[in-house]
Amino acid sequence: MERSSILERVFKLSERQTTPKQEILAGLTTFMTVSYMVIVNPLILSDAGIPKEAALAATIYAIVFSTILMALWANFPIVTGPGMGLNAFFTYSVVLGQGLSWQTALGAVFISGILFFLLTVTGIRSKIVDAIPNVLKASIAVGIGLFVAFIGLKNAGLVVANESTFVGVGNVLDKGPLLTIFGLILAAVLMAKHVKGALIISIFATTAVAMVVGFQAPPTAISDVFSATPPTIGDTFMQMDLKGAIAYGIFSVVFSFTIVELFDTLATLIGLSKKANLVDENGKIPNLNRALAADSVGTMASAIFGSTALNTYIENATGIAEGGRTGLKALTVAVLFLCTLFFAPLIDFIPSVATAPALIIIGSLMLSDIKNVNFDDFTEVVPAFLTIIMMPLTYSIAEGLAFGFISYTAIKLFTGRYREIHWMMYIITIAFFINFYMMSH
Ligand SMILES: Nc1nc2[nH]cnc2c(=O)[nH]1
Repeated sequence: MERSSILERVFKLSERQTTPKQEILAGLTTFMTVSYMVIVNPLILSDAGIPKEAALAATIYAIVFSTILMALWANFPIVTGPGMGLNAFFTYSVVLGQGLSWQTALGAVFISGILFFLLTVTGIRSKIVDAIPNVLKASIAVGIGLFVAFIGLKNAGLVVANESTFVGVGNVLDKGPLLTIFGLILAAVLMAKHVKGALIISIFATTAVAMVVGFQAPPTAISDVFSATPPTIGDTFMQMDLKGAIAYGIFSVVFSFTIVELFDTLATLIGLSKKANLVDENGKIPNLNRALAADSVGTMASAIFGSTALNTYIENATGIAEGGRTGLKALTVAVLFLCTLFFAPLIDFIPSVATAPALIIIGSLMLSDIKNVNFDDFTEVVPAFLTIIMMPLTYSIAEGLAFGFISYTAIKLFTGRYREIHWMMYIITIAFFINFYMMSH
């Protein structure tokens, strides 16, 4: 069979009014916008004690596995990757905050992947989506965005601890913060000008300047940049501790991973599918369940390899804007990610002040859902606000969700608007209370 007709059959190119060239170009654009994840994710996971090389390999294998499923099984022009926010939650809240081992945290990621998968294939997902009020759905992404940006600002040394006020501004004129400010302005300008690969360009440019000003040692040999033997996942493969995850009773951790995967992925997939004209005449998105299943199976694989939960990346919008309509675009990105395995040594030369601008910019991209909050209704404004503000201030997605859910149920109940509360919300609210109780004893 001719090559073009195989592509045609697998990806339905003409039905979606696209060509192999258009798909591959869109794949290149998307890769440029999302490739920062192979640098940022292992750096965040290594703060949790996961060996950096293995974290890098696990990150790449997980992205490639789930993106290939998305490409060949769901035929979606979409790339999944470790959610910035969930990886921070993994490291700074679950491992460093609650003191769990990274193995136990990986166990929690795996369980969340199974739950997400079961919720999707049993159809319970759509019931949960109905039960959770729109105002909380809208607030989750915004809160995660602020959380991610806060981590970027902290990594940069722009926000520092302060004994009397908790937080304060760092020494802005020190090299580290100045480098981040440089990277941030560069990334923002490039994004405003729609330059492809704005974030990865900013990471490399900031790293280069950091080397010139003596903040970061430069590579001295080719082997510092390129290696013909890619890193392995030997140190992390199957290291997850499922028993520990269940025994510790980390309900809120598993719950937070699952809820975020569910709502972030769902909202992003729906938004991107609309942009890519994948919504049919009945308003349905064909293969949506396959795409969600690809994401959840990818999360399970990610935990097995040694990395954190996957989300559908909002940055896919760039490749879709370039005309990407099918899984061929996603497949192109997966192949490019495999190539990055050979540049693994480079990661040791990228300082966190160079990746901080990407985190701050992602935070700003995730703000847009705030427009879905009804600011005229105080019973909605307060839960939205608490969800959003508590995520960065408690350094935890889970606590933000807890405050949002509990306040929503309480305020609606005590204003007599209990008809607006779905019965499932009572159960979730009580579960969060039980979790608070268990954490304080
Ligand atoms: N939707 C979404 N996009 C991202 N881009 C980087 N991280 C994320 C994430 O967690 N969710």
